[in-house]
Amino acid sequence: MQHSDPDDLFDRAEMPVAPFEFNADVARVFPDMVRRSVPGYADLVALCGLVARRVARPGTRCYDLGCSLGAVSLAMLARTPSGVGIVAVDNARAMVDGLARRLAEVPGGERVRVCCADVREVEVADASVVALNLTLQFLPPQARAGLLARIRDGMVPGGVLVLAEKVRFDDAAEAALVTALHEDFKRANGYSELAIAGKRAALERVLVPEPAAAHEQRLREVGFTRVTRLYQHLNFVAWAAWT
Ligand SMILES: Nc1ncnc2c1ncn2[C@@H]1O[C@H](C[S@+](CC[C@H]([NH3+])C(=O)[O-])CC(=O)[O-])[C@@H](O)[C@H]1O
Ligand SMILES: O=C(O)C(=O)Cc1ccccc1
Repeated sequence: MQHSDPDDLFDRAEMPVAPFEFNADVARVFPDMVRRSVPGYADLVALCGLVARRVARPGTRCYDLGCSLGAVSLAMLARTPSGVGIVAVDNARAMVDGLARRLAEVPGGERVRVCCADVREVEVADASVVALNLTLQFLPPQARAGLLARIRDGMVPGGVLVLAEKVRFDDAAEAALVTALHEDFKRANGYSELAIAGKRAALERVLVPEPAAAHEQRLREVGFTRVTRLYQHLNFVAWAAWT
């Protein structure tokens, strides 16, 4: 577990709350924030490592798009042979700088190329594994198919995209129950009512979830041949999409 300051960013939130952004304050508390906010986060990271171990081949690359502090990149590094390159991309400078510092301390860390860039502008090539672990949800919905198509075009035959997203439920009763359970998860992890409400307001229109079925349809429409739902914990779902 990477070092983290405790996440108290919304403990004293005053309405109206500013739109959420991945700034230096978020980077400073991110490991604590994501562990306490995303049910199954550690499983999602481990899953990306397991897929990389099974699918990545020397001479190909693994991509961690929207890498944050690089938990998925580190999992891929630990599970792949030296001939596999890893490309970690994030447009938050504080996240990228934090990952670069971490990699300097990790044996083999030089296998990871860290790029501060928008994932929509990064070339994907010779990719056997691509991870979009809780990243696509922060792109405008209208930009998502184009990114997925470019990823698909940059992947080798037999490659796998691991997509993990917070999903929306169109059935009102289902949405109410799962949202309540997610907030119970946050309460159980020590967040106050004020912090839960403040984070919810900050994420409004910044994190835009879609129904699971919409993700599955889009993955097929951009050309992935098989789409398998690998994991779900409350309103967080992960798929493997094959080229
Ligand atoms: N257009 C963009 N271009 C590049 N980066 C972006 C963009 N939009 C958002 N980001 C970056 O995507 C990441 C989303 S967090 C991913 C967790 C990570 N995958 C993990 O496995 O720990 C999800 C979460 O915190 O819930 C942030 O670091 C943003 O800066
Ligand atoms: O979906 C939520 O309610 C979250 O809190 C997810 C999250 C986790 C870390 C940074 C931004 C959003």
